[in-house]
Amino acid sequence: MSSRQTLASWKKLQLLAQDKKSQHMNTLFAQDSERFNKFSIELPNMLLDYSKNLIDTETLDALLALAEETKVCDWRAKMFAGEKINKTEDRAVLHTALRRQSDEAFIIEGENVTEHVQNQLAEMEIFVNKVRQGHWLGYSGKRITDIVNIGVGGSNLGPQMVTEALKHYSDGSVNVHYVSNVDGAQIAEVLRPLEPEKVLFIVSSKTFTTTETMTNARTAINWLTSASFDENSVAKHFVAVTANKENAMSFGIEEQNIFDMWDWVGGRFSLWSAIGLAIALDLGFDKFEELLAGAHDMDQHFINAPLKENFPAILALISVWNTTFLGSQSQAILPYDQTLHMLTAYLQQAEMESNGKSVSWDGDEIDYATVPSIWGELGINGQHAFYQYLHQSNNVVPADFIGSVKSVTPVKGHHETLMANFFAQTQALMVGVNEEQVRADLKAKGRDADYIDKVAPHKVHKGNRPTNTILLKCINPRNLGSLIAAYEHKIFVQGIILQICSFDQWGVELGKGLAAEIQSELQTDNISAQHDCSTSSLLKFYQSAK
Ligand SMILES: O=P(O)(O)OC[C@H]1O[C@](O)(CO)[C@@H](O)[C@@H]1O
Repeated sequence: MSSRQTLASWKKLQLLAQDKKSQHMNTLFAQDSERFNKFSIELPNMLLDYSKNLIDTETLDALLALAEETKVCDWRAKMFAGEKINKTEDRAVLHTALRRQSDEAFIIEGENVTEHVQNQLAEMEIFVNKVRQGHWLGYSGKRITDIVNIGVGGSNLGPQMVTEALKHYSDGSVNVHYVSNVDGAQIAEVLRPLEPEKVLFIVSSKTFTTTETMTNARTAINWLTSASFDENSVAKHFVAVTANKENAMSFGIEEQNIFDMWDWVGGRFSLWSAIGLAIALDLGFDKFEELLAGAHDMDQHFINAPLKENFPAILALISVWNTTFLGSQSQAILPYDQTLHMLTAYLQQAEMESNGKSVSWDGDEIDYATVPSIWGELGINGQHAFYQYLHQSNNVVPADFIGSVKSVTPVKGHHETLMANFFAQTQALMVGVNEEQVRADLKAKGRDADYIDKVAPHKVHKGNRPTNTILLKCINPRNLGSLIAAYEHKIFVQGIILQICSFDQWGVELGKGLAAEIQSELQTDNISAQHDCSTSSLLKFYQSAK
């Protein structure tokens, strides 16, 4: 048994979960007209309603006690102070320092982090302005019109998600494209309409060793140099963002074109660093700064608000409750805002790469459920695809519904229709409809008894499906920054409660290593006899069918 399971609050939550499993939220709402007021948090730019969860005051108190007993606040202080809380990699976790709105020195191991960050922001601003204003010229003297960010995982998902979400705020000075997949189909399609003399590539890779990114970057260099017939053109068309300057330079990127990254910024938390260069190039530096300011607002809230009123902490506690104690195995992220169409993909990496683990930070097997698998889609599209499952399958999938009060691209009649669905779905998932009501409804519609007997059981919605509703005032750089930071801190709190090392990702290494071996076997047509028979037969089939 892990030390977590011996905590008084943990034991209490286990008992409460047994009790709650037999309750319906409809009863909880009927018993307490103050539920919304008790179980919601309003910040200046967004609201969280978590009342549609199978909780009551006693549950919330026990969850808060769990946060106390697991010392969430102490760990939070350690993270913000730059202690090496990423234990397996012996690193600090300081993405929050990237958005600190202060000139005060922040010394970590003799280095002034504030100075590093401010210098980098200043370099980014100069570079961004130069490109956007047409002063950075390509090999033939033409201005840059297109930016191609080459990167994968954290070096792609964050920047691309933000670029998509804030498209409305782009003035079109440059067009931004993203290449992440090593499938040549993606880079070929992206490059096809572009003119090499007007393209600037950003090779984004913290390690500068990621095979997929290196392969795409090599292809991009070849594409450029075969058009320009001049290897020196790389200096005018390639910049890199990396913590591995040496590799970037031996790859052919000029030293002055390399933006730093630091080991205290995890890949999936890095959009606030120069990894966000493509965002700044697209929106302009002032909007990038607003994004940082919004994240800082959330940092301040996370640090200062009591846990009971703490947006990210409550999100984490509800997730722990639904998963670890009530047994849900997945969670849906359902944005009702077209701009957030990449949010689910972004959160899949953020949450699952951080906390999808089964060994505690002491190296012991964890025998309780940790984080759910994250999936989802834009809400409206999901409604016409998988909501049947959310409403009526035997698996309960807690969901975060995320919408905005004001559309940034208002088209008459659209936003109201969208949001009517947003509100209706969380209501339907919670309230449901029982057989008696279904039968009465069918009868009122004049259906005969045979029809009612046949159809009624199929129309029952049990309801009682948990949801959080997050309502932003509108999608803008500042509010988006706050939303992303809220999820980052949620992930952190979840990791602390569940005793998980949230900031490493050892689970991605095995597959990477095997892929490198298999790639060399395929290249030399020498399939190893050491593989299991499924893998070796597949490889032989693949080779012979080529
Ligand atoms: O920025 P890099 O070093 O290319 O890594 C890209 C991504 O690959 C991963 O290491 C997973 O393989 C992620 O954690 C990271 O965001």
